[in-house]
Amino acid sequence: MRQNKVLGITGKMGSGKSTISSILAQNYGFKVIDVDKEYHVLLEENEELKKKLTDVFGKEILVSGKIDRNKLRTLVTADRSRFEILNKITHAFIFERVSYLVLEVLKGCHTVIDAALLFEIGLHKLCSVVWFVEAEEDVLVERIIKRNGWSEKEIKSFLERQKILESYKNLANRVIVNNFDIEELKSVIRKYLKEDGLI
Ligand SMILES: CC(C)(COP(=O)(O)OP(=O)(O)OC[C@H]1O[C@@H](n2cnc3c(N)ncnc32)[C@H](O)[C@@H]1O)[C@@H](O)C(=O)NCCC(=O)NCCS
Ligand SMILES: Nc1ncnc2c1ncn2[C@@H]1O[C@H](COP(=O)(O)OP(=O)(O)OP(=O)(O)O)[C@@H](O)[C@H]1O
Repeated sequence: MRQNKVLGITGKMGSGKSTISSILAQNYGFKVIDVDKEYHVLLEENEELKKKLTDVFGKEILVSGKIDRNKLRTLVTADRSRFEILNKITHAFIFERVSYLVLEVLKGCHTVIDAALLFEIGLHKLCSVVWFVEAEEDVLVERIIKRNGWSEKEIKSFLERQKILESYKNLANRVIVNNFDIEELKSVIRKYLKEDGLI
């Protein structure tokens, strides 16, 4: 891992990565790269990515000429092999964009990379420290229903796919348990930032 101040935050959907990133931005001045958002920008703006996806999944994923993530999600959650193809195509583009942001645009800044698939995409290679965030499954499902309004079936399907993320826990420098309230989370963050030499 690189020895600059880039903190990777990973963990399952709804575990609290964005919440931690916001605390780091507001209270400690970190710049945040939200990898889901960066990917959404790529889908909107990168014609090469758009072409690759429509070549593979067909024009049915387009609405008014743009990739519709709801259609794409429905298509891939129904079929494991399609999910793998989607990952293979998209992860190369995501790695390129996040590397550019870290190494060029935010060079020298204290930066957080917030990504569920940090290790799968290879983004841990850009980080000096990685934290893995976790919460119990029923806490995750409840938080996601409240935040996204997805059906419990869709949530369980995503969480099932993300089971693989548990195997990356051992590769992280820290595991943060986020079952409790925000004040508890803030005090854990402060402790670990100091111990990891990030503040
Ligand atoms: C599956 C897609 C169509 C769902 O889009 P949608 O807008 O409904 O959801 P969103 O992108 O906001 O992601 C929702 C949650 O699922 C996680 N997630 C996204 N893609 C994946 C994946 N391939 N495997 C496991 N979890 C994923 C996200 O990190 C987030 O926690 C979309 O996420 C996608 O195309 N993913 C492939 C690219 C990818 O791996 N992105 C994650 C970067 S960390
Ligand atoms: N300690 C907590 N107490 C109460 N609510 C929380 C706590 N941590 C996170 N949440 C809430 O749970 C939801 C999921 O958290 P968050 O968006 O930070 O997760 P995430 O890991 O970034 O998810 P995703 O990968 O899907 O973007 C949010 O609505 C957030 O406000």
